[in-house]
Amino acid sequence: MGGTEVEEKLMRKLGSGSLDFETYFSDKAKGMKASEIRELLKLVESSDVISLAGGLPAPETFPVEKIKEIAQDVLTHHADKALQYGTTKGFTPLRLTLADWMEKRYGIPTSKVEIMMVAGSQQALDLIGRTFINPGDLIVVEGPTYLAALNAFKYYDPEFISIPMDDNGMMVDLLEEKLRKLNAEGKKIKFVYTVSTFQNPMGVTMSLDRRKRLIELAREYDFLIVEDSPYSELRYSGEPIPPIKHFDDEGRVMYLGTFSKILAPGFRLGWIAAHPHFIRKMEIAKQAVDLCANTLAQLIAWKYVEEGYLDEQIPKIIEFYKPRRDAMLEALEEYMPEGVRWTKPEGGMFIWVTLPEGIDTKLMMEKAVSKGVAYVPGEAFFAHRDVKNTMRLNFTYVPEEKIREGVKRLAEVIEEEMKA
Ligand SMILES: Cc1ncc(COP(=O)(O)O)c(CN)c1O
Ligand SMILES: O=C(O)/C=C/CC(=O)O
Repeated sequence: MGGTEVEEKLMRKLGSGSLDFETYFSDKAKGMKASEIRELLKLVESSDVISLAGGLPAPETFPVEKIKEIAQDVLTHHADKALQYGTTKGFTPLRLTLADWMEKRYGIPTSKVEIMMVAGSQQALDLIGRTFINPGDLIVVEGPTYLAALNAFKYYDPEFISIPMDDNGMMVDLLEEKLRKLNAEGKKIKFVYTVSTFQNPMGVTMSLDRRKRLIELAREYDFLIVEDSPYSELRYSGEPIPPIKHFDDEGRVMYLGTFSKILAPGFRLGWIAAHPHFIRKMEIAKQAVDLCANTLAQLIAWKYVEEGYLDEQIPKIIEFYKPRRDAMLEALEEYMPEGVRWTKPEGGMFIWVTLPEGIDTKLMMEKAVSKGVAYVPGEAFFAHRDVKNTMRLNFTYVPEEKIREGVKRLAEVIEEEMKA
Protein backbone atom coordinates (compact mmCIF):
# COMPACT_ATOMS: atom_id res chain seq x y z
CA MET A 1 0.00 0.00 0.00
CA GLY A 2 1.52 3.35 -1.02
CA GLY A 3 1.76 6.41 1.18
CA THR A 4 -1.29 8.03 -0.46
CA GLU A 5 -3.52 5.07 0.27
CA VAL A 6 -2.38 5.03 3.90
CA GLU A 7 -3.19 8.74 4.27
CA GLU A 8 -6.60 8.33 2.62
CA LYS A 9 -7.45 5.33 4.83
CA LEU A 10 -6.50 7.30 7.96
CA MET A 11 -8.51 10.35 6.87
CA ARG A 12 -11.55 8.16 6.19
CA LYS A 13 -11.16 6.51 9.59
CA LEU A 14 -10.80 9.82 11.46
CA GLY A 15 -13.39 11.57 9.29
CA SER A 16 -13.57 15.35 9.45
CA GLY A 17 -13.89 15.11 13.26
CA SER A 18 -15.38 17.79 15.51
CA LEU A 19 -12.64 20.42 15.12
CA ASP A 20 -12.71 23.10 12.40
CA PHE A 21 -9.04 22.44 11.65
CA GLU A 22 -8.56 25.28 9.17
CA THR A 23 -9.33 27.94 11.79
CA TYR A 24 -6.19 27.04 13.77
CA PHE A 25 -3.66 27.66 10.98
CA SER A 26 -1.54 30.84 10.79
CA ASP A 27 -2.23 33.21 7.90
CA LYS A 28 1.10 32.19 6.34
CA ALA A 29 0.20 28.50 6.66
CA LYS A 30 -3.14 29.17 4.97
CA GLY A 31 -1.24 30.67 2.01
CA MET A 32 1.11 27.69 1.56
CA LYS A 33 0.84 25.65 -1.69
CA ALA A 34 1.75 21.98 -2.00
CA SER A 35 4.78 21.21 -4.16
CA GLU A 36 3.60 19.77 -7.48
CA ILE A 37 6.75 17.63 -7.55
CA ARG A 38 6.27 16.20 -4.06
CA GLU A 39 2.57 15.55 -4.70
CA LEU A 40 3.36 13.84 -8.02
CA LEU A 41 5.83 11.52 -6.28
CA LYS A 42 2.89 10.24 -4.19
CA LEU A 43 0.73 9.79 -7.29
CA VAL A 44 3.14 7.51 -9.12
CA GLU A 45 4.54 5.82 -5.99
CA SER A 46 2.36 2.70 -6.27
CA SER A 47 1.28 2.59 -9.91
CA ASP A 48 2.75 1.26 -13.16
CA VAL A 49 2.93 4.75 -14.58
CA ILE A 50 6.30 5.51 -16.19
CA SER A 51 7.36 8.52 -14.13
CA LEU A 52 9.41 11.11 -16.01
CA ALA A 53 8.43 13.56 -13.25
CA GLY A 54 10.46 13.62 -10.01
CA GLY A 55 14.14 14.59 -10.13
CA LEU A 56 15.18 11.39 -8.42
CA PRO A 57 18.71 10.02 -8.68
CA ALA A 58 18.87 6.39 -9.84
CA PRO A 59 19.14 4.12 -6.76
CA GLU A 60 21.72 2.11 -8.71
CA THR A 61 24.11 5.06 -8.29
CA PHE A 62 24.00 4.91 -4.48
CA PRO A 63 27.38 3.52 -3.25
CA VAL A 64 25.70 1.20 -0.74
CA GLU A 65 28.69 -1.05 0.04
CA LYS A 66 31.03 1.91 0.53
CA ILE A 67 28.49 3.66 2.78
CA LYS A 68 28.16 0.45 4.85
CA GLU A 69 31.95 0.21 5.20
CA ILE A 70 32.36 3.88 6.18
CA ALA A 71 29.40 3.80 8.57
CA GLN A 72 30.96 0.77 10.29
CA ASP A 73 34.25 2.65 10.62
CA VAL A 74 32.59 5.87 11.83
CA LEU A 75 30.53 4.03 14.47
CA THR A 76 33.57 2.04 15.60
CA HIS A 77 35.96 4.98 15.93
CA HIS A 78 33.83 8.16 16.18
CA ALA A 79 30.49 7.13 17.71
CA ASP A 80 30.77 9.77 20.40
CA LYS A 81 30.65 12.49 17.73
CA ALA A 82 28.55 10.77 15.07
CA LEU A 83 25.60 10.12 17.43
CA GLN A 84 25.81 13.32 19.42
CA TYR A 85 24.48 16.85 18.76
CA GLY A 86 26.96 18.70 16.59
CA THR A 87 27.71 22.41 16.14
CA THR A 88 25.18 24.32 14.05
CA LYS A 89 27.73 25.20 11.35
CA GLY A 90 28.55 21.51 10.98
CA PHE A 91 31.33 18.96 11.57
CA THR A 92 34.52 20.99 11.13
CA PRO A 93 36.64 18.31 9.37
CA LEU A 94 33.83 17.94 6.78
CA ARG A 95 33.55 21.69 6.30
CA LEU A 96 37.31 22.01 5.76
CA THR A 97 37.41 19.02 3.43
CA LEU A 98 34.55 20.47 1.36
CA ALA A 99 36.30 23.85 1.18
CA ASP A 100 39.43 22.13 -0.20
CA TRP A 101 37.29 20.08 -2.60
CA MET A 102 35.57 23.23 -3.93
CA GLU A 103 38.93 25.02 -4.33
CA LYS A 104 40.31 22.08 -6.29
CA ARG A 105 37.25 21.63 -8.53
CA TYR A 106 35.92 25.18 -8.92
CA GLY A 107 38.88 27.42 -8.13
CA ILE A 108 37.05 29.01 -5.20
CA PRO A 109 39.81 30.01 -2.71
CA THR A 110 39.26 28.54 0.77
CA SER A 111 40.33 31.95 2.09
CA LYS A 112 37.24 33.51 0.44
CA VAL A 113 34.44 31.32 1.82
CA GLU A 114 33.12 29.72 4.94
CA ILE A 115 31.00 26.56 4.68
CA MET A 116 27.93 25.72 6.75
CA MET A 117 26.31 22.28 6.54
CA VAL A 118 22.54 22.24 6.04
CA ALA A 119 19.75 19.64 5.87
CA GLY A 120 19.83 19.55 2.08
CA SER A 121 20.15 22.65 -0.07
CA GLN A 122 16.38 22.94 0.28
CA GLN A 123 16.99 24.07 3.86
CA ALA A 124 19.58 26.55 2.57
CA LEU A 125 16.83 28.12 0.44
CA ASP A 126 14.60 28.51 3.49
CA LEU A 127 17.46 29.92 5.60
CA ILE A 128 18.23 32.44 2.84
CA GLY A 129 14.58 33.49 2.77
CA ARG A 130 14.48 33.74 6.55
CA THR A 131 17.73 35.73 6.72
CA PHE A 132 17.59 38.03 3.66
CA ILE A 133 13.96 38.58 2.56
CA ASN A 134 11.79 41.36 3.95
CA PRO A 135 8.17 41.49 2.78
CA GLY A 136 8.09 43.29 -0.56
CA ASP A 137 11.81 42.80 -1.35
CA LEU A 138 12.47 42.42 -5.09
CA ILE A 139 13.88 38.93 -5.82
CA VAL A 140 14.96 38.03 -9.37
CA VAL A 141 14.37 34.44 -10.47
CA GLU A 142 14.72 32.66 -13.79
CA GLY A 143 11.56 31.98 -15.81
CA PRO A 144 11.19 29.00 -15.37
CA THR A 145 13.03 28.18 -12.14
CA TYR A 146 13.15 25.51 -9.42
CA LEU A 147 9.60 25.51 -8.07
CA ALA A 148 10.55 24.55 -4.50
CA ALA A 149 12.78 27.64 -4.36
CA LEU A 150 9.73 29.76 -5.22
CA ASN A 151 7.82 27.96 -2.46
CA ALA A 152 10.64 28.48 0.06
CA PHE A 153 11.05 32.20 -0.73
CA LYS A 154 7.30 32.85 -1.03
CA TYR A 155 6.88 32.23 2.69
CA TYR A 156 8.75 35.52 3.31
CA ASP A 157 6.52 37.58 0.98
CA PRO A 158 8.97 38.91 -1.63
CA GLU A 159 7.98 40.39 -4.96
CA PHE A 160 9.31 38.14 -7.72
CA ILE A 161 10.78 39.45 -10.95
CA SER A 162 11.00 36.65 -13.52
CA ILE A 163 13.70 36.94 -16.23
CA PRO A 164 13.27 34.73 -19.32
CA MET A 165 15.70 31.94 -20.20
CA ASP A 166 17.13 30.69 -23.46
CA ASP A 167 19.59 27.91 -24.35
CA ASN A 168 22.36 29.88 -22.61
CA GLY A 169 20.54 30.35 -19.34
CA MET A 170 19.13 33.57 -17.87
CA MET A 171 18.89 36.37 -20.48
CA VAL A 172 21.18 38.73 -18.57
CA ASP A 173 20.66 41.53 -21.10
CA LEU A 174 16.95 41.57 -20.17
CA LEU A 175 17.94 41.63 -16.50
CA GLU A 176 20.16 44.66 -17.21
CA GLU A 177 17.25 46.46 -18.88
CA LYS A 178 15.08 45.72 -15.84
CA LEU A 179 17.76 46.91 -13.42
CA ARG A 180 18.10 50.17 -15.34
CA LYS A 181 14.32 50.78 -15.13
CA LEU A 182 14.20 49.93 -11.42
CA ASN A 183 17.18 52.20 -10.77
CA ALA A 184 15.37 55.08 -12.49
CA GLU A 185 12.50 54.46 -10.04
CA GLY A 186 14.90 54.43 -7.10
CA LYS A 187 14.40 50.68 -6.57
CA LYS A 188 16.94 47.91 -5.90
CA ILE A 189 16.73 44.13 -6.01
CA LYS A 190 17.87 42.09 -2.98
CA PHE A 191 19.26 39.06 -4.83
CA VAL A 192 19.22 37.08 -8.06
CA TYR A 193 18.47 33.35 -7.63
CA THR A 194 19.99 31.20 -10.37
CA VAL A 195 20.49 27.49 -10.98
CA SER A 196 23.51 28.34 -13.10
CA THR A 197 24.54 24.86 -14.35
CA PHE A 198 22.19 22.23 -15.87
CA GLN A 199 19.26 24.26 -14.60
CA ASN A 200 16.19 22.79 -12.96
CA PRO A 201 13.79 22.60 -14.86
CA MET A 202 15.34 23.43 -18.29
CA GLY A 203 18.69 21.58 -18.11
CA VAL A 204 20.48 24.53 -19.77
CA THR A 205 23.65 26.23 -18.48
CA MET A 206 24.39 29.94 -18.07
CA SER A 207 27.20 30.86 -20.50
CA LEU A 208 30.58 32.11 -19.27
CA ASP A 209 29.96 35.62 -20.68
CA ARG A 210 26.62 35.87 -18.87
CA ARG A 211 28.19 34.70 -15.59
CA LYS A 212 30.82 37.43 -15.82
CA ARG A 213 28.24 40.06 -16.80
CA LEU A 214 25.95 39.04 -13.94
CA ILE A 215 28.68 39.54 -11.31
CA GLU A 216 29.50 42.94 -12.87
CA LEU A 217 25.82 43.95 -12.66
CA ALA A 218 25.72 42.76 -9.02
CA ARG A 219 28.53 45.21 -8.24
CA GLU A 220 27.02 48.02 -10.35
CA TYR A 221 23.51 47.73 -8.90
CA ASP A 222 24.51 46.36 -5.48
CA PHE A 223 22.67 43.04 -5.19
CA LEU A 224 23.56 39.50 -4.04
CA ILE A 225 23.55 36.27 -6.06
CA VAL A 226 22.28 32.90 -4.81
CA GLU A 227 23.96 30.28 -7.01
CA ASP A 228 22.15 26.98 -6.46
CA SER A 229 24.17 24.18 -8.02
CA PRO A 230 23.06 20.60 -7.26
CA TYR A 231 23.86 19.31 -10.78
CA SER A 232 27.22 20.84 -11.72
CA GLU A 233 29.11 17.53 -11.41
CA LEU A 234 26.73 15.70 -13.78
CA ARG A 235 28.31 16.75 -17.11
CA TYR A 236 27.83 14.31 -20.07
CA SER A 237 29.23 16.48 -22.87
CA GLY A 238 30.84 19.88 -23.48
CA GLU A 239 33.44 21.64 -21.32
CA PRO A 240 33.06 22.61 -17.62
CA ILE A 241 32.40 26.31 -16.85
CA PRO A 242 33.56 27.86 -13.53
CA PRO A 243 30.74 28.71 -11.12
CA ILE A 244 29.73 32.37 -10.75
CA LYS A 245 31.21 32.15 -7.25
CA HIS A 246 34.65 31.73 -8.88
CA PHE A 247 34.44 35.35 -10.13
CA ASP A 248 33.18 36.75 -6.82
CA ASP A 249 35.83 38.95 -5.15
CA GLU A 250 33.55 40.76 -2.71
CA GLY A 251 31.44 37.98 -1.16
CA ARG A 252 28.23 38.75 -3.09
CA VAL A 253 27.65 35.12 -4.16
CA MET A 254 26.17 32.48 -1.84
CA TYR A 255 26.89 29.07 -3.42
CA LEU A 256 24.64 26.10 -2.57
CA GLY A 257 25.95 22.55 -2.96
CA THR A 258 24.44 19.19 -2.04
CA PHE A 259 25.27 15.51 -1.64
CA SER A 260 21.82 14.56 -3.00
CA LYS A 261 22.89 13.93 -6.59
CA ILE A 262 26.49 12.82 -6.02
CA LEU A 263 26.04 10.59 -2.96
CA ALA A 264 22.38 10.10 -1.84
CA PRO A 265 19.40 12.42 -1.21
CA GLY A 266 18.42 10.36 1.83
CA PHE A 267 21.43 11.85 3.67
CA ARG A 268 19.56 15.19 3.60
CA LEU A 269 22.96 16.92 3.55
CA GLY A 270 24.00 20.02 1.62
CA TRP A 271 26.13 23.11 2.23
CA ILE A 272 26.29 26.88 1.80
CA ALA A 273 29.63 28.43 0.78
CA ALA A 274 29.51 32.17 1.49
CA HIS A 275 31.20 35.12 3.18
CA PRO A 276 31.63 34.44 6.95
CA HIS A 277 29.44 37.46 7.74
CA PHE A 278 26.50 35.94 5.88
CA ILE A 279 27.20 32.45 7.24
CA ARG A 280 27.13 33.74 10.83
CA LYS A 281 23.62 35.21 10.44
CA MET A 282 22.32 32.03 8.76
CA GLU A 283 23.96 29.98 11.52
CA ILE A 284 21.95 31.94 14.10
CA ALA A 285 18.79 31.36 12.02
CA LYS A 286 19.56 27.63 11.81
CA GLN A 287 20.04 27.41 15.60
CA ALA A 288 16.32 28.15 15.87
CA VAL A 289 15.37 25.74 13.06
CA ASP A 290 17.09 22.40 13.71
CA LEU A 291 20.12 22.99 15.99
CA CYS A 292 22.43 21.07 13.61
CA ALA A 293 22.47 18.89 10.49
CA ASN A 294 22.49 15.09 10.84
CA THR A 295 25.86 14.32 12.49
CA LEU A 296 26.03 10.66 11.47
CA ALA A 297 25.46 11.65 7.83
CA GLN A 298 28.13 14.37 8.16
CA LEU A 299 30.80 12.00 9.43
CA ILE A 300 30.05 9.44 6.72
CA ALA A 301 30.15 12.20 4.07
CA TRP A 302 33.43 13.51 5.55
CA LYS A 303 35.17 10.12 5.13
CA TYR A 304 33.58 9.68 1.70
CA VAL A 305 35.06 12.95 0.43
CA GLU A 306 38.31 12.90 2.43
CA GLU A 307 39.29 9.43 1.25
CA GLY A 308 38.61 10.23 -2.40
CA TYR A 309 35.54 8.04 -2.91
CA LEU A 310 33.43 10.98 -4.11
CA ASP A 311 35.90 11.76 -6.91
CA GLU A 312 35.86 8.06 -7.88
CA GLN A 313 32.04 7.85 -7.85
CA ILE A 314 31.19 10.94 -9.94
CA PRO A 315 32.51 9.46 -13.25
CA LYS A 316 30.46 6.30 -12.55
CA ILE A 317 27.29 8.36 -12.08
CA ILE A 318 28.01 10.24 -15.31
CA GLU A 319 28.54 6.94 -17.16
CA PHE A 320 25.21 5.69 -15.79
CA TYR A 321 23.15 8.80 -16.69
CA LYS A 322 24.59 9.75 -20.11
CA PRO A 323 22.88 6.86 -21.99
CA ARG A 324 19.60 7.84 -20.33
CA ARG A 325 19.93 11.45 -21.48
CA ASP A 326 20.78 10.22 -24.99
CA ALA A 327 17.83 7.79 -24.97
CA MET A 328 15.40 10.58 -24.10
CA LEU A 329 16.78 12.95 -26.77
CA GLU A 330 16.61 10.16 -29.39
CA ALA A 331 13.04 9.22 -28.39
CA LEU A 332 11.90 12.86 -28.50
CA GLU A 333 13.40 13.15 -31.99
CA GLU A 334 11.69 9.93 -33.11
CA TYR A 335 8.21 10.31 -31.60
CA MET A 336 7.36 13.99 -30.98
CA PRO A 337 5.06 15.65 -33.56
CA GLU A 338 6.05 18.77 -35.51
CA GLY A 339 5.74 21.95 -33.47
CA VAL A 340 7.10 20.47 -30.22
CA ARG A 341 10.50 21.81 -29.04
CA TRP A 342 12.89 20.69 -26.29
CA THR A 343 16.22 21.58 -24.71
CA LYS A 344 19.37 19.52 -25.40
CA PRO A 345 21.20 19.67 -22.04
CA GLU A 346 24.91 18.79 -21.71
CA GLY A 347 24.28 17.44 -18.20
CA GLY A 348 22.00 17.38 -15.18
CA MET A 349 18.69 15.52 -14.85
CA PHE A 350 16.09 17.35 -16.91
CA ILE A 351 14.81 18.20 -20.39
CA TRP A 352 12.31 21.03 -20.90
CA VAL A 353 9.58 20.56 -23.53
CA THR A 354 7.61 23.38 -25.11
CA LEU A 355 4.31 22.58 -26.86
CA PRO A 356 2.39 24.79 -29.30
CA GLU A 357 0.65 27.79 -27.71
CA GLY A 358 -2.81 27.01 -26.36
CA ILE A 359 -2.02 23.57 -24.93
CA ASP A 360 -2.26 23.49 -21.12
CA THR A 361 0.01 20.71 -19.85
CA LYS A 362 -1.59 20.80 -16.37
CA LEU A 363 -4.99 20.00 -17.89
CA MET A 364 -3.36 17.37 -20.12
CA MET A 365 -1.77 15.59 -17.12
CA GLU A 366 -4.76 13.36 -16.32
CA LYS A 367 -4.83 11.97 -19.89
CA ALA A 368 -1.08 11.35 -19.73
CA VAL A 369 -1.30 9.44 -16.45
CA SER A 370 -4.20 7.39 -17.82
CA LYS A 371 -1.88 6.50 -20.75
CA GLY A 372 0.80 5.47 -18.21
CA VAL A 373 3.25 8.37 -18.24
CA ALA A 374 3.87 11.26 -15.81
CA TYR A 375 5.72 14.58 -16.18
CA VAL A 376 5.76 17.85 -14.22
CA PRO A 377 3.54 20.52 -15.83
CA GLY A 378 5.59 23.67 -16.46
CA GLU A 379 3.22 26.24 -14.92
CA ALA A 380 4.50 25.77 -11.34
CA PHE A 381 8.09 26.57 -12.40
CA PHE A 382 7.09 30.17 -13.26
CA ALA A 383 6.88 32.72 -10.42
CA HIS A 384 3.69 34.18 -11.92
CA ARG A 385 2.36 30.82 -13.23
CA ASP A 386 1.72 32.54 -16.56
CA VAL A 387 3.13 29.92 -18.98
CA LYS A 388 0.96 26.83 -19.56
CA ASN A 389 2.34 25.04 -22.64
CA THR A 390 5.53 23.54 -21.15
CA MET A 391 6.61 20.50 -19.14
CA ARG A 392 9.67 19.07 -17.42
CA LEU A 393 10.95 15.56 -18.10
CA ASN A 394 13.43 13.70 -15.90
CA PHE A 395 15.75 11.11 -17.49
CA THR A 396 17.77 9.82 -14.53
CA TYR A 397 15.26 7.65 -12.68
CA VAL A 398 13.97 5.08 -15.19
CA PRO A 399 16.03 2.84 -17.55
CA GLU A 400 16.47 3.64 -21.23
CA GLU A 401 13.77 1.28 -22.55
CA LYS A 402 11.22 2.78 -20.15
CA ILE A 403 12.30 6.28 -21.15
CA ARG A 404 11.66 5.42 -24.79
CA GLU A 405 8.25 3.89 -23.98
CA GLY A 406 7.34 6.85 -21.74
CA VAL A 407 8.22 9.40 -24.44
CA LYS A 408 6.29 7.33 -27.02
CA ARG A 409 3.17 7.36 -24.81
CA LEU A 410 3.61 11.07 -24.13
CA ALA A 411 3.94 11.85 -27.84
CA GLU A 412 0.60 10.05 -28.49
CA VAL A 413 -1.10 12.18 -25.82
CA ILE A 414 0.40 15.39 -27.24
CA GLU A 415 -0.59 14.41 -30.80
CA GLU A 416 -4.21 13.90 -29.67
CA GLU A 417 -4.13 17.23 -27.81
CA MET A 418 -2.82 19.05 -30.88
CA LYS A 419 -5.65 17.61 -33.00
CA ALA A 420 -8.35 18.42 -30.44
C1 LIG B 1 17.76 23.47 -8.02
C2 LIG B 1 17.57 22.66 -6.77
N1 LIG B 1 17.88 23.20 -5.57
C3 LIG B 1 17.73 22.50 -4.42
C4 LIG B 1 17.26 21.20 -4.44
C5 LIG B 1 17.08 20.46 -3.11
O1 LIG B 1 18.11 19.56 -2.99
P1 LIG B 1 18.46 18.86 -1.60
O2 LIG B 1 18.15 17.42 -1.79
O3 LIG B 1 19.91 19.12 -1.36
O4 LIG B 1 17.60 19.50 -0.55
C6 LIG B 1 16.92 20.60 -5.65
C7 LIG B 1 16.34 19.21 -5.66
N2 LIG B 1 16.92 18.38 -6.46
C8 LIG B 1 17.09 21.33 -6.84
O5 LIG B 1 16.80 20.78 -8.04
O1 LIG C 1 12.24 17.02 -9.03
C1 LIG C 1 12.81 17.96 -8.42
O2 LIG C 1 13.12 19.03 -8.96
C2 LIG C 1 13.11 17.80 -7.00
C3 LIG C 1 13.27 16.63 -6.48
C4 LIG C 1 13.38 16.52 -5.01
C5 LIG C 1 12.02 16.15 -4.50
O3 LIG C 1 11.79 14.93 -4.52
O4 LIG C 1 11.24 17.03 -4.17
